[in-house]
Amino acid sequence: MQKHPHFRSQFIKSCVSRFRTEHSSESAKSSMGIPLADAIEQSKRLAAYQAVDNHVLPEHKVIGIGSGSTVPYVVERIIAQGKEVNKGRVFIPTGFQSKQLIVDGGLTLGDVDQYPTIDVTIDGADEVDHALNCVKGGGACHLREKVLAEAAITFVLVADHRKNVQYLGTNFAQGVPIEVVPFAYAKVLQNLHHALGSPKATLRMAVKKAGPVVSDNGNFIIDAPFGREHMNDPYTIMARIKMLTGVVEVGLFCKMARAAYFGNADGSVTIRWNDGKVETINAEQVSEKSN
Ligand SMILES: O=C[C@H](O)[C@H](O)[C@H](O)COP(=O)(O)O
Repeated sequence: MQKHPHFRSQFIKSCVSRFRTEHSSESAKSSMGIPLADAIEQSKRLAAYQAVDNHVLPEHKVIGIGSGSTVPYVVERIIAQGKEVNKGRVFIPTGFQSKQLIVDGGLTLGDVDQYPTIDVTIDGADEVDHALNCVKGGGACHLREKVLAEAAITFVLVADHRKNVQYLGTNFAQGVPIEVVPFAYAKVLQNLHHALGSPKATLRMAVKKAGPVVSDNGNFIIDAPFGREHMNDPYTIMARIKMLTGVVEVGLFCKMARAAYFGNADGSVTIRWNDGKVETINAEQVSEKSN
């Protein structure tokens, strides 16, 4: 693998900081006896590597890079394909974080207004259901992510096994991220509480700043939890939320992905395809390809 020391330190930092917020107990162990921290990171890495190996081919010249703590492994694997193949490519970010990953990795940066058709976009997910609907926006990037998902000929999700669920809202309980223009947030909240069936919807507040989270687009984010009756049919609730005046984008991506890759605790990778096929690549095959 080529060396990009600054890039490596950046993506490791990004993984570690996200990781700390996800795991309060650093000493917790997985069922395989591996510290939970390492096991989850390994699952993310395996899913990302396998997805890149299967979908980012030498003929692909315009590549969308998603956001979150799994995506640095995607970029790492793409860099490992070598300078020769990457010099003819342009990479489109979904936000500030992925832009940094692209630049720090020595890759060529582009934007979706220059490249409205993308060969392949690979992105993380907060949760993915049995029909490849997913929740995105845990990092407030879902507006740009959805544009790049739509622009992509092939859109692929990568995640660890905790995100692989039958119904959305199973593990990711904070709710559906909704990007809203700031002045409309109170009205959108009122509509979510009283008209759309999400009485616990809240404005997302920043952690190291007083006040709300502000997205890369200058907007606010509402997190709206919905019950199973809505999550059985995510497209319908997504469309209803999107119709609220002031809503810019909803973090429900319905049947957009060609495939979702999940790294498992035992080192295998499960691939769910949009035709309903489910495939598991065992640990030996995965690690052969990943080392
Ligand atoms: O806004 C953030 C994005 O939708 C992320 O792709 C999503 O939150 C998943 O992130 P992670 O890979 O860190 O679980």
